[in-house]
Amino acid sequence: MAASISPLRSSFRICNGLSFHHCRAKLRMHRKCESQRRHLHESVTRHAAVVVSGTEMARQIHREIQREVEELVAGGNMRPHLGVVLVGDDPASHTYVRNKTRAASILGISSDTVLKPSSVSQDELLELIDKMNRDWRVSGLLVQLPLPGHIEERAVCNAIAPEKDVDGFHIVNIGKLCLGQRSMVPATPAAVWEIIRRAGIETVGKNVLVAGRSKNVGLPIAMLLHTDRNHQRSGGAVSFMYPALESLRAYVDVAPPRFSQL
Ligand SMILES: Nc1nc2c(c(=O)[nH]1)N[C@@H](CN(C=O)c1ccc(C(=O)N[C@@H](CCC(=O)O)C(=O)O)cc1)CN2
Repeated sequence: MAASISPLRSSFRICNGLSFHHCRAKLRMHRKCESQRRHLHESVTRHAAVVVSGTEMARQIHREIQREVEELVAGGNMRPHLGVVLVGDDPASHTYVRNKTRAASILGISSDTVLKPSSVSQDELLELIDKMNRDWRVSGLLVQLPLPGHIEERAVCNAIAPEKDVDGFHIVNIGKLCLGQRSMVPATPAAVWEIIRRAGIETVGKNVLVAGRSKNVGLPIAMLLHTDRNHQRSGGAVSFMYPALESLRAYVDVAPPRFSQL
């Protein structure tokens, strides 16, 4: 089906389901920007693949954060402290929390984990969060997900003080992220953004294909790329989210050549 339509047209058709007139307007704008961009960047962007050493980048980031933390403390500030709430005995959740508190410790950030049984009531959990919100010793706070079925995850995420919400799951932080304002950004999207930034990959004016659309990963990544943290995208570039891994081939096949995959 896609083979009979020009790639550019079909990509617009798939991405947004807009009216034909709207599509044509976007298409015209896109073509104009395409020719400008081609003129300026063709040799750089066309098939540029950037190989990144994750290990080296992680080491560098560790060093920077360790230094920042020590400077903060040397300046008379309290050592940052991470409060973690872990409900139930899901082994994966315990592993994730262990890794997070270990990482905190390496960075010079102290932490403590409050364990609660899976029978904990929502009210008790909200009370605990409220107490930790008001505890001046706790600078950042997270509740490991998933939670047992009888607890409403959104209520818990929204109970965390937005300024302590290191996961960036509070509705205020999500809203700010969508508006391109400074906010707490969920960890995996923040990491992806940091890799792109540190690798010097220019995303302004580019079309980007985001593989996945989960609310804690794909969606925030698309939002970060949409605003580029500074400005709204221009030049008709679109961030895609696609629903299933099997469709990736179809999207890449119909996508214009300057699509990047994440
Ligand atoms: N409070 C939170 N709870 C949960 C979060 C979170 O960010 N905050 N995320 C997940 C669990 N999790 C961290 O806690 C987490 C899970 C998976 C990954 C990840 O990068 N997965 C990779 C695969 C990694 C692998 O090779 O195993 C991927 O999906 O591509 C990061 C973080 C739910 N709970």
